[in-house]
Amino acid sequence: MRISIIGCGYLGAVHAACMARLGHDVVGIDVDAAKVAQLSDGQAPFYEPDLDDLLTELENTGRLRFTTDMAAARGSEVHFICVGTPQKRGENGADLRYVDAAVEALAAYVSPGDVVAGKSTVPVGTAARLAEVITAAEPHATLVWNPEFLREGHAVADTLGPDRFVYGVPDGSEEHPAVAVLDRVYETPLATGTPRLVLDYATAELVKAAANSFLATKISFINAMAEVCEATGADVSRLADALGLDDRIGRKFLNAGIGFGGGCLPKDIRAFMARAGELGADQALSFLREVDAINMRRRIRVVELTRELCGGTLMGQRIAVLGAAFKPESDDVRDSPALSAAAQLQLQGAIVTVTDPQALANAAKRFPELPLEPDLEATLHKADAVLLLTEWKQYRDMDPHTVKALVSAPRILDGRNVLDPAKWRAAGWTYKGLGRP
Ligand SMILES: NC(=O)c1ccc[n+]([C@@H]2O[C@H](COP(=O)([O-])OP(=O)(O)OC[C@H]3O[C@@H](n4cnc5c(N)ncnc54)[C@H](O)[C@@H]3O)[C@@H](O)[C@H]2O)c1
Ligand SMILES: O=c1ccn([C@@H]2O[C@H](COP(=O)(O)OP(=O)(O)O[C@H]3O[C@H](CO)[C@@H](O)[C@H](O)[C@H]3O)[C@@H](O)[C@H]2O)c(=O)[nH]1
Repeated sequence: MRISIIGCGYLGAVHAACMARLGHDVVGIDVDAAKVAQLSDGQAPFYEPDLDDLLTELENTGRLRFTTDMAAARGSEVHFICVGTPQKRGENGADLRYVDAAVEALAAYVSPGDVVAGKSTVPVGTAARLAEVITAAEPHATLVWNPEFLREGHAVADTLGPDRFVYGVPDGSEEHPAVAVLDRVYETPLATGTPRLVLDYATAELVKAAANSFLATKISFINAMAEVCEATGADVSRLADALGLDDRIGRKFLNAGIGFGGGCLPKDIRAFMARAGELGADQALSFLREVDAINMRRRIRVVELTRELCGGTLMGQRIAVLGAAFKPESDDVRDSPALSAAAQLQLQGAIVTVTDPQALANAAKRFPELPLEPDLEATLHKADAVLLLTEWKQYRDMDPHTVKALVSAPRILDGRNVLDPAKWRAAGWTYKGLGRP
C-alpha cells in the first residue's frame, strides 16, 4: 500500500521505517529540513535501538523516502498524523497547533477513499473536530484515530509487534470501510493474533490518555510507598517484589526512584486533567494532580539526599551525575528527571558534571550551562558523590572497587535502585537508594 507519514520524530520516523519494513511504499513528510535530509541519507535523527539498522536495510528497497513537500502525500491510501502535541507553555493543556497545521495542510492532497489516521496523543474530542476538516476538503475520505503505545528504547519492536491495535472510527462499527483499510496496513502483525479493537473516536482517544495515566499512577504509587519506606526504614524494592507477585498488581512499572519523565507521561497526565476540566469532569482526575506532585517531589528528594550524602552542604561539592536521558536506551531529554536534578544541584552550589552515552547533544541544547562529559571515567574523577540517575547498563554494571579508585569520596546515590547495596557497602561505599535503607 502507499502510505504517507506526517511528522517524522520519535514516533513518525519509526512508524515510517516499520511500515516500509512491512512491505508498504512509504513517504515520510516533515517540516524540519535537517531531519528530512538525515533520514533521506538513511540515518536516524535520534538514538533509538534498531532504527539505524532498519533504515540501512530499507535503503535500497526504494520503499522509503522522506521529503518536506506535503504534496508528496497525494496518491497515498493512508496518511498517518504523527506530529508533536507538547504541553502548552504556562498551561497544563496540550498544544494542538502542530496537529491542526498538519491536518489543514494534508487536507488539500487527500483523495476519495483515503484514510487519515491520527497517531499523535490528543485530548478527547480532537478527532471529531479534525474529521470535519477532512470531510470538508474531501467528503469521501475518512479520519480515524489510531493511538500509538510504543515505548522509546523499544520503539521498533513495539511498532512491529504491539500489544494491541486501537481503531477509533466515526460510527465505532467494525463494518466501517476504514477498518478494512487499516487491517491491510497492519496485516502482518494482525496475522500473529495481535488483538484489534474497533471503537468510537472518544473511546479510542481515551484509551491512550487512560493508559498513560495508569502507568504514571503506578509509578507514583510506588514512589509514595518509597516515601513511607524512608520514614520507617523499610525497603521499597523488596516491597515491590512482594506486591508484584500478586497477578492483579504485577511487578512491571513498580520501580521506585527519581520518577517518570519524557515527552509523554508528564505532559499527557496534565493535558488529560486540563481536558477533563473543560468537560466539567475535573473532579474525576484530581488524583492525577497528586500523581504529578509525588513525581516532582522525587526530584527534590534526590537533591536533599545528595546534600545529606555530602555532609550537609552542596557548596563546592563535585557531583558526578550518571545519566541525562529520561530513560536508558534513548537520547530523549524531554522533562528528564536526571537533568532537572542536576540543574538544581548546580543552582545550589555543587560542581556538577553530567555524563550519558547518547543524550549529551540534546542535554546541551536544553541545559547549556551544565558541564557535560562523554567519558565515564573523567566524570567520576575526584567526585565527592556519584549519582546514578538514568539506569544505562554500563552504570548498572559498574564495579564498586574500580569506581572507588577514581573518586575523591566513595558516596553513591542510586536514584533508580538498581545497584546491590550490600556489594557497594562491602567495597567501602556510603550507599543511599530511594526508599531503601
Ligand atoms: N515519542 C513516543 O514515544 C510517543 C509514543 C506514542 C505517542 N506519542 C505521541 O506522538 C506524537 C509525536 O511525538 P514525538 O515524540 O514523535 O514528537 P517529536 O517532536 O519527536 O516529533 C514531531 C515531529 O513533527 C514534525 N512536525 C511538526 N509540525 C509539522 C507539520 N505541520 N507537518 C509535518 N511535520 C511536522 C516536527 O518537525 C517533528 O519532527 C505526540 O503526540 C506524542 O505524544 C509519542
Ligand atoms: O517502574 C518504572 C517504569 C518507568 N519509570 C520511568 O517512567 C518514565 C517513562 O518510561 P516508559 O513508559 O518506559 O517510556 P516512554 O517511552 O515515555 O513510554 C510511555 O509513553 C509513551 C508515549 O505516550 C507510550 O506510548 C508508552 O506506552 C508509555 O510507556 C521514564 O522516565 C522511566 O524512567 C519509572 O520511574 N519506574
